[in-house]
Amino acid sequence: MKIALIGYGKMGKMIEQIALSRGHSIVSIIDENNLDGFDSEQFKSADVAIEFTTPSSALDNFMKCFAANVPVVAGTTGWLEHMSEVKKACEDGQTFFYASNYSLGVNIFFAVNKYLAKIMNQFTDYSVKMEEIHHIHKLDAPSGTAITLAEGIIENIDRKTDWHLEAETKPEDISIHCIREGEVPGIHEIFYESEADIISIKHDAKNRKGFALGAVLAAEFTCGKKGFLGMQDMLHF
Ligand SMILES: NC(=O)C1=CN([C@@H]2O[C@H](COP(=O)(O)OP(=O)(O)OC[C@H]3O[C@@H](n4cnc5c(N)ncnc54)[C@H](OP(=O)(O)O)[C@@H]3O)[C@@H](O)[C@H]2O)C=CC1
Ligand SMILES: O=C(O)C1=N[C@H](C(=O)O)C[C@H](O)C1
Repeated sequence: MKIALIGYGKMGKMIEQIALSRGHSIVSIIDENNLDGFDSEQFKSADVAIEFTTPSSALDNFMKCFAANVPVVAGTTGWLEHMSEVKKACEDGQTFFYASNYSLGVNIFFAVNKYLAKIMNQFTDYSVKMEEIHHIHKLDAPSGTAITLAEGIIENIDRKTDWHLEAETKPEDISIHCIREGEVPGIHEIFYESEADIISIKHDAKNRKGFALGAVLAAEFTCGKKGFLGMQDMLHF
């Protein structure tokens, strides 16, 4: 598979290593200093572009990929207010895969989160809140993963209808507490608390390898497909 990398930071570099080890070639690398790379023949020849950049640059990058008819596997978080534009492009024939978190472990955690929320729906004495911890360089809060976890709870707990950052919550909201500390790759924990006890579930990423491998697997899955795709299309559990 011929891969274009958009963003060559912590994730872009790790994705490059894993993609090469799986026999793929990197035909183009585009970052903030090399944006005219989108016009190159190498970029246009890619089977797929893997995009890990910044919340403010992601949509523009997706649109440049669509203009060149290159399918996109998107990892950048913090741009979801533009999702309708991306879905419209997919209805018009483009291909786009998005996951707030590509790691297998986190996707198992997403399933456990929904299962626990379904049980907790009937136990109204329990409050629910979330904490996420990431490195100090992270630009968005809450994390994309925290948003997906909150959506999984809202789908299953009738007394919760929305999420907000800790300081802004109402009783019907899930409160998300965001901590930025050192070089933490990513920790997410959900707490259910009653007068009697606390039940919590936690995912703690030891490094970024899981995210990067998942993104390469998603790129392999995306090749030859059309439309809007996500982890639910690739993983069946
Ligand atoms: N979905 C998932 O599984 C995961 C998602 N993420 C998300 O991925 C994103 C990137 O993370 P990470 O690699 O750690 O971040 P880094 O800051 O390490 O890397 C970002 C890269 O994007 C480049 N960049 C900045 N602006 C542009 C632009 N306009 N066009 C192209 N490239 C640009 C930067 O270039 P320069 O250095 O020159 O500024 C840098 O190379 C974040 O949104 C993060 O939340 C992270 C891990 C997992
Ligand atoms: O910025 C990061 O580093 C991460 N971002 C993703 C998110 O916002 O959920 C995934 C992971 O937690 C690491």
